Amino acid sequence: MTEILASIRDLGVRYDDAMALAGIDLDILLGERLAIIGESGSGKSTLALAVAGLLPDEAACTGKIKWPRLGHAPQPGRDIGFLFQDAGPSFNPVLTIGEQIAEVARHHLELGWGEAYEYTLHLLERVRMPEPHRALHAYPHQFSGGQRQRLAIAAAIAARPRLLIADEPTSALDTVVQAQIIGLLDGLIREAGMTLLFITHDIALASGFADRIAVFHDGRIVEAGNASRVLARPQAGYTARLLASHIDLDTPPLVSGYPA
Ligand SMILES: Nc1ncnc2c1ncn2[C@@H]1O[C@H](COP(=O)(O)OP(=O)(O)OP(=O)(O)O)[C@@H](O)[C@H]1O
Ligand code: NI
Repeated sequence: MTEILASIRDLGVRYDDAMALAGIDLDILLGERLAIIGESGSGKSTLALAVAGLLPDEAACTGKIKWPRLGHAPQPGRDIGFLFQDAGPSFNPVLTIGEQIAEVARHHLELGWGEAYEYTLHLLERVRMPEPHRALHAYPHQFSGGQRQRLAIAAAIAARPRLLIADEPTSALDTVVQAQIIGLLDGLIREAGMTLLFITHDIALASGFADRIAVFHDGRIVEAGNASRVLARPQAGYTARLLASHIDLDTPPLVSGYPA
């Protein structure tokens, strides 16, 4: 039997006067890779924030998210790791990479500084950072976008979270680097047996990487199911049109009449 990590029931999120999510029922299964796909503004990032308990103050949230396996509300950073499109803002520019990642390890794993540095070095090796010793003592601006994303992955998995939420983690990178980062994530998730909630507007990426896909449109789930089934035999007309158009969902329509 498949175990449930999080069960989301009738989740709704409203920002001021705009509804961002409504009537969301979704289970996140332990150990699965669940891709959330949908156009810009469909509510994907809002779902990620709601799951993480990190919605901004102006958001009003209804419904329930239960964590039967944890038995308590997840602690962001410890039970849930995050990865965003742009790793830049998540690092403090005036602290070294080592100081920042070691602090995560120190705080969540209760390590002393020495142990935390050693552990950080090991993490930098695991994310295949070139010259990990040097990286430990370098500052965020000294790295390329792809390298910063590797560092962000190291920071996100430092506390050994059960769930990794990745919100468009590669969409700011060129195709070659994107493939490297996906390959890296793939290996790390396997090794650690982590659960992945993966948000993307790139159907091709989702299809190669996800066990299940949930399709969002206008704050609602249009359909959800096994990735190969959704792609081969979409049940919703909306999904079928998305697949037929087979374009990157972030690309503005070139011609009028693009399926609404
Ligand atoms: N802090 C906020 N305050 C007010 N409205 C917001 C806020 N964050 C998001 N929204 C609105 O909620 C809706 C859903 O936004 P959300 O960021 O979840 O979509 P998304 O699917 O992640 O889009 P994208 O692909 O562009 O990242 C949008 O209409 C957006 O404008
Ligand atoms: Ni988003």
